[in-house]
Amino acid sequence: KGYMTDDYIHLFVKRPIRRSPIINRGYFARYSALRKLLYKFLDCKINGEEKCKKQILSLGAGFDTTYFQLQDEGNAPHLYVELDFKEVTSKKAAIIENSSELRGKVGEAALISQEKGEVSGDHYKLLPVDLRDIQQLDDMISLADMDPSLPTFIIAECVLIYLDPESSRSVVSWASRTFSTAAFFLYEQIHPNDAFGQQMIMNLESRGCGLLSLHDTPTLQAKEKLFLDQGWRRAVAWDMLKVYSTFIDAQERSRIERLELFDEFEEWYMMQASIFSLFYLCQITICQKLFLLNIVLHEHYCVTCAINDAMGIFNEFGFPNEEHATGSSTASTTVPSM
Ligand SMILES: C[S@@+](CC[C@H](N)C(=O)[O-])C[C@H]1O[C@@H](n2cnc3c(N)ncnc32)[C@H](O)[C@@H]1O
Repeated sequence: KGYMTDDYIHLFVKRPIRRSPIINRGYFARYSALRKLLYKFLDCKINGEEKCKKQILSLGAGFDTTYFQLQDEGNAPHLYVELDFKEVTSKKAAIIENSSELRGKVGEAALISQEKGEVSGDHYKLLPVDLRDIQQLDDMISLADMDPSLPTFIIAECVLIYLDPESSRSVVSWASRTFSTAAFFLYEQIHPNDAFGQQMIMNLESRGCGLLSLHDTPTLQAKEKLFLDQGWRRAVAWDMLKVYSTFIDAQERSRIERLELFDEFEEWYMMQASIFSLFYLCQITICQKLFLLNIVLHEHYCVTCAINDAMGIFNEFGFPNEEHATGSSTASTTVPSM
């Protein structure tokens, strides 16, 4: 649709899925926020040195293609490590092995084992792990040759929320103990208790994806507290409404807002009618309803950015112009332009 460029996704997704513009906008906001923070991380200088070694660790990476895109852009870090269940890494290893394009990106000399679910190149590793097992995590980090002293960007997009709360906390705590100069990008759901949140939980549960940790960290404050309690020095959580309206570049926003009209939500809107019945009865215009839906949807997802900064390179890193680690809500009431 033109929201973003991904020259590799077709290798991982057999049939394109048509999604409503509101969902596409949500994906775009998430992609764009991650990209902006990733580029900032990759640009950070250490002792004035531009080309310093950095690493990215993606927890529950699934079929994400970010590494291949960064390679194409000339932005790939010294080391990029992806972890997931073996069932997933085996499939990803098979796709990489069977594509000359992807094999080239991980390096022709990379060792690929579909059976073990592993890919091991000089700068890219794909390894199987159960994130609930911290010993396994340690083993895989060693196997991947990660250097805990290097600046590390950790990505967990829609992953920790599926673990039980104890396991989620253990992963966050492990990451803090392991990487002294690190940024943690957490993207996941909030607000389970309102009508929209309950519908969101039911939709995911009906697909076998229980949001096991959602009640443990139901708000922006709780997400920040999760990190601060587990040893991170700073943590700021913003909902996607605020991320979209104040963090994503205005030019990008106005570009993607011209891509699709918000004209096809009646069915989805009806699904959510419980929260909007008042508005529905009042017969507000479809445009107004969609505007409200957009707000509600984006208030139920958030990014938490947590920092450990032993090297002192992240002074300016993260969401701007906010007091860090206040523990207070940083949600904004700003609404996106439509
Ligand atoms: C919703 S998908 C998100 C994938 C990817 N992060 C993205 O945003 O496109 C969740 C991923 O987490 C992985 N996952 C869930 N629980 C896990 C666990 N205990 N250990 C390893 N991976 C896990 C799943 O296999 C799946 O690939």
